[in-house]
Amino acid sequence: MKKIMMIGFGAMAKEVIKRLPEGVSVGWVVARPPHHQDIQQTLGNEVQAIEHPSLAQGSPDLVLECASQKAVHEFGEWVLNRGWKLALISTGALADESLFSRLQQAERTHQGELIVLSGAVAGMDGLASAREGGLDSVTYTSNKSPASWRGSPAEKLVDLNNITQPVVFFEGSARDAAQQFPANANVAATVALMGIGMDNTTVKLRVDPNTSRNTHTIHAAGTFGEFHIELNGNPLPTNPKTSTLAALSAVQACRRLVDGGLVA
Ligand SMILES: NC(=O)C1=CN([C@@H]2O[C@H](COP(=O)(O)OP(=O)(O)OC[C@H]3O[C@@H](n4cnc5c(N)ncnc54)[C@H](O)[C@@H]3O)[C@@H](O)[C@H]2O)C=CC1
Ligand SMILES: O=C([O-])CC(=O)C(=O)O
Repeated sequence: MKKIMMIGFGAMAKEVIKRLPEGVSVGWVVARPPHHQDIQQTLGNEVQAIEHPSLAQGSPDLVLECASQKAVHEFGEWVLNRGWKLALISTGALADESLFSRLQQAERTHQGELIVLSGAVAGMDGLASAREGGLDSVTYTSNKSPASWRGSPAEKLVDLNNITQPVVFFEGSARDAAQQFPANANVAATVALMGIGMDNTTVKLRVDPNTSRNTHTIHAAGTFGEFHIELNGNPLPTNPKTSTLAALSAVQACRRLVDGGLVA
């Protein structure tokens, strides 16, 4: 049995746990103390609810971060310094250059592994391949419902309660998008990491009162030619900001622990 350590116990973590493949179980959940009782009641006493990975008894086969960019700052380096495998969903944390280089250093020094989950988008394999030949431009657009943008700085840029037409309220670099919209624009960072980087990837964030889906569009051009991908994702019923596919990408990472895997 492979054992994972989950960081976070919110919408995505719960969805992932529900769908864990056979042969993989949760050994530890890293969460704030007020969540510990819920974790024990939901998952039983076999699972350790802890405040920091250092409190774990034993070693996980994989640490799955499904919490926040802040959690990557708090725990990422410690996990990689132990030589553990760390899969990130809050990839926007890597827009912080200093954190990213410390994580890479820890990975190299301690033979850990830092995995960037593909999350809510598809096509990251093709984008990374295209980069090998040289990319001229990559544009990523995120289109979500007003409910998805609530609680983000979009509230100050557009009247989410009264819009009748789609509005692009942010246009800028992937670095700025990921840092200014940490609960909504991790995909911008993922696309940047697989393509032409945080500062050269153009990001547009759009609110559409006529959609209930999270639509991710990537346009990439380079020596290879051009591609245009549009993915219309269903949000999790428990969090409109978060696409179901993002949770499934974490499930797939768990499946690779037992099955190996033909696709990274
Ligand atoms: N890369 C991608 O494609 C995507 C990334 N995400 C990101 O995934 C993460 C999880 O999403 P959801 O589960 O939907 O969010 P959520 O808000 O439902 O749950 C996050 C949970 O993590 C906990 N948490 C946050 N920071 C923590 C910390 N420092 N220490 C301990 N616990 C902490 C919170 O208390 C909460 O229970 C978010 O950062 C979100 O932005 C979401 C969708 C797509
Ligand atoms: O789940 C999504 O559609 C995208 C998302 O929240 C993110 O990029 O952080």
